[in-house]
Amino acid sequence: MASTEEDGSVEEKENNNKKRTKSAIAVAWLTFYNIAMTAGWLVLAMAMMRFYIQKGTHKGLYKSIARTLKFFQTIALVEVVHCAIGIVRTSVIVTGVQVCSRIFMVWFITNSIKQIQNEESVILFLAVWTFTEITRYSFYTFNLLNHLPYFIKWARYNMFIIMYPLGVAGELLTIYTALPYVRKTGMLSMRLPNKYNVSFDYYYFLVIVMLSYIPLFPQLYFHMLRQRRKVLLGEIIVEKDE
Ligand SMILES: CCCCCCCCCCCCC/C=C/C(=O)SCCNC(=O)CCNC(=O)[C@H](O)C(C)(C)COP(=O)(O)OP(=O)(O)OC[C@H]1O[C@@H](n2cnc3c(N)ncnc32)[C@H](O)[C@@H]1OP(=O)(O)O
Repeated sequence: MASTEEDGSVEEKENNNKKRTKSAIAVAWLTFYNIAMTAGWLVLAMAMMRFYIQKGTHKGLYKSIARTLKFFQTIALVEVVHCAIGIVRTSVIVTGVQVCSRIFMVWFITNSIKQIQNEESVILFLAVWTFTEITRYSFYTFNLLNHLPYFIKWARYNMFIIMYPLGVAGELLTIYTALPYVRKTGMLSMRLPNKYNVSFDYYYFLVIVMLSYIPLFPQLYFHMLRQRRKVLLGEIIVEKDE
């Protein structure tokens, strides 16, 4: 009997140790990931400022930072995996929409349509994303290390109130500016007849993407407002299953 109790407690201890090890691995990975992403976006911020100070214009800025931007924004797909495997308590859908819309902006708009890369709207969303990501990733890092300065927490849950609409305005203006080029070149479109018997018009696809901001953006914004109430004001919010 004694030996069974002992075995039981050994088993329990092992299970607890496994759980602890698993969460320690998750915490270690997230800490590494958030530090790397903070550093990546800081490098982008410095590269943008240096470019502007040296050249005195925003023309050519996108091209100069494109590779780093594509790298760090694409890596963010990992965040959808974090949610899916449950190591962060965030909705896969909310994170998926946020990350995919950014990747779409980078790869299928700004990177693919050279003529719009020098638009002010591109600089607008780049500046907003950069500020937001430095704040967000440093918030997660300090939070994981249990040393969160209040001003970072404050910035994470207040600055988005202005930054989110500004970023979205930059993105929508950029897509809008791209429309004439897309129509003129017929890029990424498939016209009939073709061997697959499929027709796809990228121009109308972009119009649909722009319209989809109307139902989707408020959901992201209200999600952040709920997070703000929870974290800054300590409100208990019962989330629906997503
Ligand atoms: C095919 C084409 C499709 C196109 C579709 C188009 C439609 C698009 C419509 C909308 C487009 C929006 C475009 C975006 C523009 C911009 O970004 S503009 C710049 C301003 N942006 C922001 O302010 C971004 C705000 N958004 C976010 O912060 C996130 O992306 C979020 C997913 C929307 C919300 O984050 P969330 O994780 O839910 O909230 P938090 O409070 O930060 O975290 C919740 C808990 O999760 C923990 N956590 C999350 N991530 C991490 C991590 N990396 N490391 C560690 N921990 C993490 C966090 O600590 C919280 O945990 P608890 O404290 O335990 O609750």
